[in-house]
Amino acid sequence: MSEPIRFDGVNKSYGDVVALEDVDLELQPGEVHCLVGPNGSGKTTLLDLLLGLTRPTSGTVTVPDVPIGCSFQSPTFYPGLTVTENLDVFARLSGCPDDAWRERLLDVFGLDRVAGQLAGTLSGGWQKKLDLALGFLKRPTYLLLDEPFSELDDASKRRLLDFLADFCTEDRTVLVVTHHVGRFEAIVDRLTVFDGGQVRYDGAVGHDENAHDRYLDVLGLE
Ligand SMILES: Nc1ncnc2c1ncn2[C@@H]1O[C@H](COP(=O)(O)OP(=O)(O)OP(=O)(O)O)[C@@H](O)[C@H]1O
Repeated sequence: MSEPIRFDGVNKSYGDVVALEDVDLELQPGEVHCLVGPNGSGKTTLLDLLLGLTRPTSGTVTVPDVPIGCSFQSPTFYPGLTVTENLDVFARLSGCPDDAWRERLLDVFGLDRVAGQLAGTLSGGWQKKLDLALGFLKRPTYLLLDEPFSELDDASKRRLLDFLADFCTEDRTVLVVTHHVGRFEAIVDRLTVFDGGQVRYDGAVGHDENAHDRYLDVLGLE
């Protein structure tokens, strides 16, 4: 089993702006972990620290040496290449375990329907699906998704939800950053609520019929 990702006493400031304050957090293997918080609460800063894009002002971020995938709000694909060519290039650059996994991703995201189209000419929803598929391509141990459901139609959301739940049963972890926990409360194992750069709530949540009410309670909503 992989080691957890850990934030221990992490502070991050940009000049006078405190983005994160004394954050302790663990991302456990095999969990769907949801990170919610209002605009400016520090979610992106946390992802940047996790990926090593910026350093903490103080404290420690411990990331095990395992594959990490991501899909954020700005797409990472090459707009001048087709969907198939993008999958080929990303498979060569960062790896893909086998053809069966690639085929499964094509199926989950329905990408065979747009395989020959230039990525830059796809609609917003299809661009999102391509970017998500590229995030999954190397079958990462940790997958970081920023607002994965934005732009997706209802059928695509349901397929992604089922796939995420399945993916995490194999000792893999998905961290979902979102404003809308309600979309996937049925599969979330752990919820962390950020506000003002601080962790306001962090705990395991169940999947029973009272889960929705508990989320609203934790989020301070009616
Ligand atoms: N490079 C930067 N330089 C200066 N301030 C920054 C920088 N990046 C983030 N901040 C500030 O840090 C705080 C946290 O920002 P962050 O982007 O992490 O929040 P967020 O929760 O991701 O917000 P959103 O939901 O709007 O994406 C904000 O006050 C923001 O203005």
